[in-house]
Amino acid sequence: MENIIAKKKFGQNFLKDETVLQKIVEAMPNNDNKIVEIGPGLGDLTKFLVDVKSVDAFEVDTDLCKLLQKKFEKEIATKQLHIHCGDVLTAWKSELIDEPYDLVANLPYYIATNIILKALADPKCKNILVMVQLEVAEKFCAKEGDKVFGALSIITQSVGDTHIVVKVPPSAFNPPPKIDSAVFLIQKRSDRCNKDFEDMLRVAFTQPRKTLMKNLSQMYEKIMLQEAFEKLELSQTIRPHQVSTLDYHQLYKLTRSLDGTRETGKY
Ligand SMILES: C[S@@+](CC[C@H](N)C(=O)[O-])C[C@H]1O[C@@H](n2cnc3c(N)ncnc32)[C@H](O)[C@@H]1O
Repeated sequence: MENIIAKKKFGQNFLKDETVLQKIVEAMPNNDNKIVEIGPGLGDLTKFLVDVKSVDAFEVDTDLCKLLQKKFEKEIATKQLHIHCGDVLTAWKSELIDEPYDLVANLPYYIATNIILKALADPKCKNILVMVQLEVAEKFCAKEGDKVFGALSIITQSVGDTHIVVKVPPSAFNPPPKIDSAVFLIQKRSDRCNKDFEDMLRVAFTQPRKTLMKNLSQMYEKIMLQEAFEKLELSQTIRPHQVSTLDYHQLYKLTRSLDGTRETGKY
């Protein structure tokens, strides 16, 4: 492995399975967007990406940056590849680069959720095709009624369409991680929803096995919730994972408007 010892602290598990690499490339949305790769590592995925598109890659490990600069000398010279050496989270303000891009990456798992949430909020990011821990991919892609349907699923579905592209066993990597992984795709239609809505979701799922009514009563008056639930024909015993993304948005709107009418004394 090119005399490089994988560094645990950077979440380094290098993807070696050519079939999986090929599947990632095949699942890439067909458009003119640039590619951003976070954590190019030894460049195995990068090699495929620079063949089809121009790539901005962000790598934190200086040893790997040097290796990549050598390996991709030609692509760097022709500007097909730009390597940013440093922590992507430090470089990322509201937009990671200043043109439309698709994020394609085998992410470092210790910061994967944070990276995906930032990409969902980044107006320049149009699609997200990433490898993460299987359990995390399932949370992002869950549908209403699934046990793991939660705030992450709702935030994601509010922004775009998701699906799992391929599940990947530990043997596809060097060194193999302890858990299964999966590649999933988010095709964005808009950017991440507003903070107040996400705050409501956090409260809605504080105790996932309790009723939604009970969880939300920490935030809203019960009488107002009862009226909102009635309007949406939601049972008062419904659990948070059984309510659809659309109903969460309606509930949010209703609680705001009912709150407003109360404040002005009309309620
Ligand atoms: C799971 S490895 C993937 C490597 C390569 N893309 C592959 O598929 O074999 C994650 C990569 O992310 C890099 N990384 C970890 N934390 C990072 C950060 N904060 N910013 C940029 N890159 C980071 C690691 O050094 C590593 O190269």
